[in-house]
Amino acid sequence: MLRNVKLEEAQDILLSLTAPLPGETVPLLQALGRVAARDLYADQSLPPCPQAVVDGYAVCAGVNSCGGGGYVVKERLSPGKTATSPLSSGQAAYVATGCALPAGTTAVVPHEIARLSGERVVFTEEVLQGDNIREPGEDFQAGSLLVSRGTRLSPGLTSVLAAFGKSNVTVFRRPKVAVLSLGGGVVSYHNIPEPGQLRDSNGPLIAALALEDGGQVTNVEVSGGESAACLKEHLENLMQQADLVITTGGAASGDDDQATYMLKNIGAHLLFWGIKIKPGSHSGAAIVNNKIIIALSGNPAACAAGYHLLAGPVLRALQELPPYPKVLSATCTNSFHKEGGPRRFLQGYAVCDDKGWSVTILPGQKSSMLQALTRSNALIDLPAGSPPVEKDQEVSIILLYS
Ligand SMILES: Nc1nc2c(c(=O)[nH]1)N[C@H]1C(S)=C(S)[C@@H](COP(=O)(O)OP(=O)(O)OC[C@H]3O[C@@H](n4cnc5c(N)ncnc54)[C@H](O)[C@@H]3O)O[C@H]1N2
Ligand code: MOO
Repeated sequence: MLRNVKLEEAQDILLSLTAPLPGETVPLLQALGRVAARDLYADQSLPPCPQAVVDGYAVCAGVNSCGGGGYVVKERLSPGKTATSPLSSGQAAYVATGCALPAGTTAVVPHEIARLSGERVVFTEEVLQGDNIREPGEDFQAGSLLVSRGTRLSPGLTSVLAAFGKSNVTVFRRPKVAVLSLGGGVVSYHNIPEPGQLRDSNGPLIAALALEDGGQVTNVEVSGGESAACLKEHLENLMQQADLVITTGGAASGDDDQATYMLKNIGAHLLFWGIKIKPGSHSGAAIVNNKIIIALSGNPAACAAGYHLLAGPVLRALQELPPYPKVLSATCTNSFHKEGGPRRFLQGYAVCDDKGWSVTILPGQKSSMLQALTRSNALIDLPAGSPPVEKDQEVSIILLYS
């Protein structure tokens, strides 16, 4: 087993063992937020034919003509109706916005500048060739790519797919994630802790992050003071239900860790243990029956950083999404006095304005604290041995949410 590896080494190992899950076909509205497992193409142009941009008169005129004595109104088309016959020179048809235009239409004139006199219509302004006509295919050409495989489906894409009648969509199966909080003193957040115990906040944190990453959470459980035999059974049960198991805590005491002990007990192959980062140094991973188990530190900020750096990329890769969030350069709006030590990830709040990206180092950076998680939307990546961070210094950030 590799010990105290570089972050990128740990990430490479995990991604080399991760392949996208199979696709499944779901109704369009259930595909929102899911990731397309196939390229989807336009099977026709949109609009499919010339259409009216305004409510008014489709006319057939000579070039730049205002029709002289006006046009004969042949028919009135209500929405959804098509013309009974083409227009010839000097003829008009009343159309609603979006109506398929009669063949022969050279322009559509808004009703606001039309004057009806008996069966004829005249216009108070000049009518130009091509006015107020939606061209076929001006939105999408037949055969064009609507959605490429690996794209997360947004509300906008939902509407595009609906416009092309894609009522069922093939998407990657949502990765099933089981979360297990280790450690004797940790009780479920539903319970009132006894003196010396604490509520499990890491489990719900991991579950919430996994949901945001497109996962479905099968279990959020605590191991409590389970015996080794019970813990083995407990983990094996979770492994059966999930594609990925994430544990937190019980990872910091070398070979006596509850986490490593438990993993060896189920016959898992330990991939690496310990990463040269802070917080999150006590993170590891194992594999059994082709399923990965990621063990994160117990301290809350360490657990969060570990999730973003290790588990999030795996969950995204299982859905063929780009695994890593954006890395940007940002100006730090405040200072941080600690220096030296391993590569450090600080919880930050990043914003973009007309001067570019800036980031504020949030208060409460101890890895035991939850406080910074209330606002954090970025991890500030400080290389090993960094001097104190000065206000206005450029730093590298991993943008978690924008
Ligand atoms: N002798 C050493 N002690 C510690 C070291 C070390 O290197 N040598 N590292 C410290 C650091 S850094 C971390 S991080 C923690 C990690 O320890 P574990 O992953 O084994 O976590 P636990 O000991 O189980 O818990 C530590 C601490 O974290 C909080 N915690 C744990 N689980 C949860 C949970 N589910 N929800 C909320 N909070 C949780 C809790 O405050 C625990 O006290 O080890 C340090 N010690
Ligand atoms: O290593 Mo701990 O995981 O730094 O907070």
